[in-house]
Amino acid sequence: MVFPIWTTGYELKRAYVSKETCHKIARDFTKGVGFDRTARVVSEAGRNCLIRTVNEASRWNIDVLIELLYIYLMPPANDWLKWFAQKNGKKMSPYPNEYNLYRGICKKLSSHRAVSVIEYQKGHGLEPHSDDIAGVFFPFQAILGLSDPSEYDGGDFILEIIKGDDRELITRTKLGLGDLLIFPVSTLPVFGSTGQCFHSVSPVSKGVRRTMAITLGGTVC
Ligand SMILES: O=C(O)CCC(=O)C(=O)O
Ligand SMILES: [Fe+2]
Repeated sequence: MVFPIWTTGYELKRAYVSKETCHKIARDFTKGVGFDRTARVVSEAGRNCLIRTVNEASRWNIDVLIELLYIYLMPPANDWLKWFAQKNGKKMSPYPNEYNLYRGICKKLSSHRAVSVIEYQKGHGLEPHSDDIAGVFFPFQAILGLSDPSEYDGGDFILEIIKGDDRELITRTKLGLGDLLIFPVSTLPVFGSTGQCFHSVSPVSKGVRRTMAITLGGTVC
């Protein structure tokens, strides 16, 4: 499996999450074990997907995955930072080389990374959005597929760039079990465009789709 990072052409060449771990996370989700908050995403269509915030990522070794993700994404994140600082005439300190240093900064600023598991049943999806991050901003997010694609229909992950009236589809994909998809958060120089990045999930028409959403910076609000 190859997981493209849409801004840079960097490629993550292996899945870090085994099918067994994904099954375990999904089982724990149904039991509510390892999570501290449950909410329904309310959409225009009414009550929508179920979202539980993870309180013990170490339970499934997700902490290790997050650290690997940080090490892998820190160089393109610093490329983004340079671009952003120049565009806005700001001086900004780079993301540190070591994950522990980065976590230290986040903790000092009371900015806790958000990891949640989301369950989509029939009719559930997510409208196009870019997640607002409270605290330390990190320009990439990741989604881990926790369901076998044969278990559900619909539920495509969609990434688009919107600039003024222009809407450009970047990818529309069905996540496999254990697939990790990395994508840019909001404003990024994606494929030379400076538009705003939005992601969404098309409605599930059959079965159940579960994913784990990972942010490396602050909490999603
Ligand atoms: O389930 C997905 O594929 C996307 C989840 C998402 O966009 C979110 O949690 O903000
Ligand atoms: Fe999102």
